[in-house]
Amino acid sequence: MIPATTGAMWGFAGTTMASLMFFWSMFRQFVPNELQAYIEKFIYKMMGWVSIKFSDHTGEGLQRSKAYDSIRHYLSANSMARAQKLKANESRNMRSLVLSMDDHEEVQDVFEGVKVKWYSSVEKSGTKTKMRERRYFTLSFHRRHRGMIVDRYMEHVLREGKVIGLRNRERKLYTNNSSGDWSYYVEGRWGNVPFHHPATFETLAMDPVKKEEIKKDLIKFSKGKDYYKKVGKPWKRGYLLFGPPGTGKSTMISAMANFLEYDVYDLELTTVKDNSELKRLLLDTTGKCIIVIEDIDCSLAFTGQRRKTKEEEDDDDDDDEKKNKKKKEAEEEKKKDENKSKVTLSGLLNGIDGLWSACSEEKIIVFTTNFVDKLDPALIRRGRMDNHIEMSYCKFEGFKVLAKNYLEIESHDLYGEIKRLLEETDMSPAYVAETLMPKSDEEDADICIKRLVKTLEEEKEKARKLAEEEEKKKVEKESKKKKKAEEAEKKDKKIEGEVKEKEEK
Ligand SMILES: Nc1ncnc2c1ncn2[C@@H]1O[C@H](COP(=O)(O)OP(=O)(O)OP(=O)(O)O)[C@@H](O)[C@H]1O
Ligand SMILES: [Mg+2]
Repeated sequence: MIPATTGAMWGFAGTTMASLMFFWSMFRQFVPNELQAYIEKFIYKMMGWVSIKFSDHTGEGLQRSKAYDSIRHYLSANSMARAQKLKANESRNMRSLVLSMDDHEEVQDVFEGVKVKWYSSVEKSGTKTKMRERRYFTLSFHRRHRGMIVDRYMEHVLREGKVIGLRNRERKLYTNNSSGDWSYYVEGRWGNVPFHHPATFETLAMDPVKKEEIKKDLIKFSKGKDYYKKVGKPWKRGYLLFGPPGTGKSTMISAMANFLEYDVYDLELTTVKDNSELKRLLLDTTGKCIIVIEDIDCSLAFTGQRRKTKEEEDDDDDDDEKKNKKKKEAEEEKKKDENKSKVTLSGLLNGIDGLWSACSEEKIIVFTTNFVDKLDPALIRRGRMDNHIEMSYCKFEGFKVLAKNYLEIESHDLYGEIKRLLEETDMSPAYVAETLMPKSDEEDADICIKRLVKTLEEEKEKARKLAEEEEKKKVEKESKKKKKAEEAEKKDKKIEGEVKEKEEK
């Protein structure tokens, strides 16, 4: 680990030690990595050197160590010219390569005229199929500098490393692996891909006033470190996005992530086995991130509640056979859910609250749902979900944004007509966007706008017919119910008459 060329530069006291180090630096390359560490430890001890070891995971290995990451960034930026073996990773947006120290490599650093050495190591444990890997950095220095190293040098490394890390980092989209794949040898609890979603607040079709409010809220949150500390609140914010399908809930999450430059953790609850697994996943997230749980109403134990409401709704269904069938189906689905995951509502609430209190760095959690009324109030109460945002059907302001994005126009003779139609028709921004998109090179803005008007008129007509049918069904159901009640009354009266007759006899 000591480069042959730099071995003689070490400059420690004593000719014997100097010669020992020199010989060691010559032979080091012939000694296996694991043995090198032991020999060097021995030599350092003889030289009066001490060391500090930093693991890539903290405590019980639940959480990734921020100190380790900062050291890695610091060393990548500061000591690469002196390392012999380097690892190359593709950087942000894959434009260049980022070099870092390879395993079992050593570099030296100088701070306030004092030389220190950093050694990178990796330890493997477990079986072949479930291999665990732990990485370490070991800092070695002469014991007479202990005070300065612990007080000033470490602070310098962590501060610089954090800044470099933020500058270099490529934002990521994380998804949770199922617990069967939680061997650290692969990716760990979260797999990731670079996050390159193009959505921004500028391209998001929604009420401009609401949009500005959300942006202001996000800025206030991201700059609120001292404020949250002052009021004694964990630095977190919860958003609930609700609305019909295709109204831009997922798009809004990407826009938020791009706006704040945060990572996104897409948490798929159905693959989380139980509450403790959920807690581990949440603890393994980094700061500056958005944790997303999509379609929370369709997840796990909450479906039970949702189904119960559905059953209650269906109670007035007069067809017994239908009712039994539905009940059976619901029970079967419930059983399937139970096999899949045992995460409960209280487990999720504890996981979220525990997470906030355990981490000092900023985090946003976002739930999305199509059915806000079916969620348990405990899940979305203010303080847990601070901001409830309704994503609604496309209105004229939203349409103008879409027309600008998709057709690059800001006005058209038919805008007035479209405004009127959008007020009378429920059409999602996703549908409007799809209709506006040119389908070939021959289609210009005019054709696309006319297609939208036609589609809106068709949708309006469809909705009118549907409402008519619904009304008809309702009337039929009412009259059926009335008829049934009348028949029952008649039957009761008949029985009553018969009983009376019998009594009289
Ligand atoms: N408000 C919007 N602004 C801009 N584009 C939108 C908007 N809503 C939807 N879209 C377009 O429609 C597509 C689907 O939207 P998105 O996935 O965000 O909807 P959603 O509300 O998450 O739907 P679901 O409830 O089905 O998950 C997006 O990729 C985007 O192109
Ligand atoms: Mg969505």
